[in-house]
Amino acid sequence: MSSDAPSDEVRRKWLKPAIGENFSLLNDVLASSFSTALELSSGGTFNILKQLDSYDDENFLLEHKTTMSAKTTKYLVKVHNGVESEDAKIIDYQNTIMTHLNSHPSINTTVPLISDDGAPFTSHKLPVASPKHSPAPLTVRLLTYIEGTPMAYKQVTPALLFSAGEYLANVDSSLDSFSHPASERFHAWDQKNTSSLREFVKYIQTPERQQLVGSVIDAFEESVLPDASSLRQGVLQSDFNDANIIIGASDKIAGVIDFGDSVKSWRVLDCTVAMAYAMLSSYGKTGHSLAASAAFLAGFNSKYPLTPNEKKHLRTLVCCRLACSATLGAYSYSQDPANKYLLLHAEPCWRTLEMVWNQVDSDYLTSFYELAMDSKTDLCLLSVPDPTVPDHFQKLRSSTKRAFSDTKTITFVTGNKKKLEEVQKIMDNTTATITNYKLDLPELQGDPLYVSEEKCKLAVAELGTAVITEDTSLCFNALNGMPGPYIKWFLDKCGHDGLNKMLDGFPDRTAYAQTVVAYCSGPGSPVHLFDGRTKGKIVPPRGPLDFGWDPVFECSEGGPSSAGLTYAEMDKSVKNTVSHRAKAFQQLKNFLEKESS
Ligand SMILES: O=c1nc[nH]c2c1ncn2[C@H]1C[C@H](O)[C@@H](COP(=O)(O)OP(=O)(O)OP(=O)(O)O)O1
Ligand SMILES: [Mg+2]
Repeated sequence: MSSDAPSDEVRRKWLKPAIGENFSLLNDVLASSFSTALELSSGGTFNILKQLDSYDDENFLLEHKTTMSAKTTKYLVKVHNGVESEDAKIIDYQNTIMTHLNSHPSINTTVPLISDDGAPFTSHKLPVASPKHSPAPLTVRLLTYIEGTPMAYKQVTPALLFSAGEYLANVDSSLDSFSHPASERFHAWDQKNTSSLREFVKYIQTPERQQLVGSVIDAFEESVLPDASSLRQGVLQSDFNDANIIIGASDKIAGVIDFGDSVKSWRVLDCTVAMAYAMLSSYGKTGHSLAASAAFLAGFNSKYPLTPNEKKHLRTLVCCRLACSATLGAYSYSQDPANKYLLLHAEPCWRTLEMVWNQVDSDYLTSFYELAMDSKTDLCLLSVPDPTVPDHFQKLRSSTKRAFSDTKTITFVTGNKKKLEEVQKIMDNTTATITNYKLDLPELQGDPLYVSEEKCKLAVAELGTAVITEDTSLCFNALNGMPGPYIKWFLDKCGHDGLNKMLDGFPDRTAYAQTVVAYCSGPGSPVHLFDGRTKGKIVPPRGPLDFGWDPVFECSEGGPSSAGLTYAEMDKSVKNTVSHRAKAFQQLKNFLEKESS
């Protein structure tokens, strides 16, 4: 290529299909080229439902009906970018790879339907992004559609990432027996070509980020390239991200789509690309980048064991993908500032790269990944927050590093700072390591035990790790336990005076405070509940006003340092021995001690 000829990456912007909402144009294409597949002469009908996301192509969802069956079948219409459309070998490559994989019993992928010309695609002159180049000959394929939801729209858990890792390992094992001449091509997204990113660094908006990408490329050249000959080769899927993994019923992986980036390269790159994307999944993005990538790696390595040299470069190669994605994203955006889809991954990707490359100790990450590749490691042990997430329980630990020793890490999930302060004190000297995750869980309705149990299940689904939640109620005896779990809203709307007035007219002003702690050791495990209660009565506010209803709850338990005083008037350390919360957490402590002995 001469130096002023535009690169494929540039031409891909010009030749991006621009059919958009013009469904009638697409209807004509399908009617003229896929009439047999769509059984149009025997009464079959089809309807384009909507456009689906795509980076450089255009995708449409199609619904098809035959006269024979009332059932509708969905298909995907893919209009390829003009650059790939020029190269019949590439399209043939993608078709053969999908057909090869689909014959594997545990892999499911989209397969092309045959056009009226007898080929698994057709070609038409269609509009593209650059008016100067429009219309251009574009390849159109009709593909089977995998029922399910892309992982991008699901709550991602470490368990799901682990099975995604196993799935890609199966794909890669199957691809070890696949070859095609078109797989040997240059592709800017192939991390073997990380050095070629240098020409795009100038499109990155800040000098700090330009420098960051520069240093990742340097490290790649200094440490990975010299080992290149020892890295196993194979055909890769190359883009195992959460938009390309389809989740079906009961959260099982239903299939993989999109072989547009597939190339022959270093086998380990299929895993590191997917690890980088795991970091950007809904689980990874919420303070669990390392945990997400480790869960994926654990699944992959369990079915496709990596060699020592492949293992050695995991951190650098993961960062090469993040750098590639962020840099080419910056370039694409500079070419097409109106396209918000291009920005979708950009900012989280930058922040993740900044953290992993600049803030996480590389020895720490190496040993974390080693742990992930040890088959004896429990997934829960890997599900720890990133070392950069504020860790309120740090001082309780012997080491400042995020511990992944044999103590169990449990995450206490709450949105309430005051609760957290108390729990930190109460749970001091516990066998388990407890971290905090700040998350406002929905305020559910029902009795306190039910509310607490459901809250815990939501937190486990969100974090995929061992969690503790608690829900606190203030129950008036005269009102048969109300406001109970609804105290948060009553306090919010009526204040301390309102709570007092609610009992005017009742002879009984006694109440009890109740905390129900819920503990679950991970997805699929049972929730254990611990109910702590303390008796008292509702009084006009006395003492500091800094925590909830503390000033209006006069405790009637314990000795003179507690009985007769409101929670607010008591010394914190006293409250933490007599309170509803102290009692519930003491039961949890006993439970955890028994469990670990
Ligand atoms: O020892 C306490 N002393 C006084 N007030 C208290 C106490 N413990 C909870 N509270 C207040 C906070 C909230 O207004 C309501 C419980 O609602 P609750 O849903 O359990 O707490 P929250 O929404 O603040 O935090 P979380 O994110 O853990 O659900 O009672
Ligand atoms: Mg709450």
